Amino acid sequence: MCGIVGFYGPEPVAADIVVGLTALQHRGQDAAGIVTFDDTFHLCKGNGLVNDVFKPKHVKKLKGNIGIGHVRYTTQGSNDSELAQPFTTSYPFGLSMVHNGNVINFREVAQRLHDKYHVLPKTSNDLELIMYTFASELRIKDLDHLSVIDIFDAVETTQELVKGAYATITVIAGHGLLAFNDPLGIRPLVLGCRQTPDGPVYAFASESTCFDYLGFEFVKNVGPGQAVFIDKDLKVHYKNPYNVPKAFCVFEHIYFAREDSVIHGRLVARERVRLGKILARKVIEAGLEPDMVIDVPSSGYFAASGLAEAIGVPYRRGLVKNNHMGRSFIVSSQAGREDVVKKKLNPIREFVEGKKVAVVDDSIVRGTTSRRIVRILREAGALEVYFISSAPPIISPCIYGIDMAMSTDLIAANYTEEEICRYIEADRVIYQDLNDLQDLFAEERGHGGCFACFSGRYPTGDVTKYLRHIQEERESHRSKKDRHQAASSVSAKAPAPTEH
Ligand SMILES: O=P(O)(O)OC[C@H]1O[C@H](OP(=O)(O)OP(=O)(O)O)[C@H](O)[C@@H]1O
Ligand SMILES: NC(=O)CC[C@H](N)C(=O)O
Ligand SMILES: [Mg+2]
Repeated sequence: MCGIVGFYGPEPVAADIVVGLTALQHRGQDAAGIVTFDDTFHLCKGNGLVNDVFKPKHVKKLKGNIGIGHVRYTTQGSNDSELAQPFTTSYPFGLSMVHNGNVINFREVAQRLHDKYHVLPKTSNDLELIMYTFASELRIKDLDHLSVIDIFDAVETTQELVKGAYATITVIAGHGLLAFNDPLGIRPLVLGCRQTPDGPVYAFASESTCFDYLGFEFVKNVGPGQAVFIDKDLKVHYKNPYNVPKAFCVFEHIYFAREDSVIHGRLVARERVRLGKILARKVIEAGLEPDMVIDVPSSGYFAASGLAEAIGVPYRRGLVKNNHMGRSFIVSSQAGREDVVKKKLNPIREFVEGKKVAVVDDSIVRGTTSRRIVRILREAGALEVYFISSAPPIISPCIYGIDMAMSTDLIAANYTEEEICRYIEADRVIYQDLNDLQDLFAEERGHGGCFACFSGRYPTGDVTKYLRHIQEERESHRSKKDRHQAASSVSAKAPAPTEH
């Protein structure tokens, strides 16, 4: 799940891009990149966090009043710095693009580019496939008299040809800034505006939290199949398809997005509190009577507070997070994820000792975090540990931009709840009910959700062959160590009957 931003206005944009990307750091920790344009493209990208990649001397060189930025969480291709986004191509006009998501028919798109347009992408990052498809469709227009209709027409053909999830932002050199979303609007993208004495500055961003930092007003969501183009005169043009099906990724609300972002009219923090509150029914039905509710920082907090409120049990912060550690789940190797989890969280013995503790996390994906948490809580003297997930069991791979493409990695795809409970050594595991989750994200605001990782029903139709292609692609980029670990992890997780 990457983070993307794009700015266009009367003043230099590089500093704003850096602030925007910093606010989106939670969406990608592998690499970061910025492209600006004045009379040529200026590019700075590399592996690492925003603070590591962009030093003041780099930002100084990123000249221009238009630009885009990206933080990467790899879901296609390798982690090499060459694959960091943005990518640029010089024809037509000079295009530079960033995207968040994952192209699922990447083999077909690459074949078509080769056969029809004789294009060979430089890397295996799926962004190049979107960019060259768009570029190829644009270059058949009358380039001497390029109109907004031509641009939207090229977008529409790109949306027909490229399947999967993609929220994109593109600089079209000398013409303007373009954003478009995949036909189902799987990934979030918002448009904002800040007034200056010299005129408006427009910005696109994955999440609205960027606008809070930069003093922008929210203008609109870039929804399913939509495109927005800001032209040279800073005039905004919209392409709005009607009656399109929608499938926004619900996992954004559960884990990915920041709590202070508003996505499709819903504040993420509030939805997480609601997720916690509706878990109360299952906790009560299970006959659990915890002495306290604690969260797994960071993303478990709001659900934990909601659950505590609903069952009338005190909430405490029972685990402290080392603020210098990033997110564990989006680290690209299992060894790396385990290392982060180990260094990240520490229990407060005095709070949990002798207590029956309900510990709430947003999700159990591979089981890396939950297993460690239960263990350290017991070592800190907890009497009983109930592990509660505000997401339902994740039983199917995500092919739309979350790096969980292998069902062998997903603990709930391979084991029952009792087996998982034994594996993580908890006294009880409780998952959110899928029906409850679906009710919460029902179409009340005119937006359906993608629940594929919980239900196995993929909104882009029959994906059988794409699932295979994506698994093969991910497998080819795993390190030897990780392949070995993945192969042994399935059998290692097979839990022997244990007593507590
Ligand atoms: O079952 P697992 O494979 O361990 O994955 C799930 C865990 O990973 C995430 O935490 P992460 O550390 O990425 O981020 P956070 O600080 O936002 O909670 C998520 O919040 C869960 O804690
Ligand atoms: N998570 C994402 O959005 C990843 C974008 C793209 N597939 C990449 O790997 O760079
Ligand atoms: Mg977490």
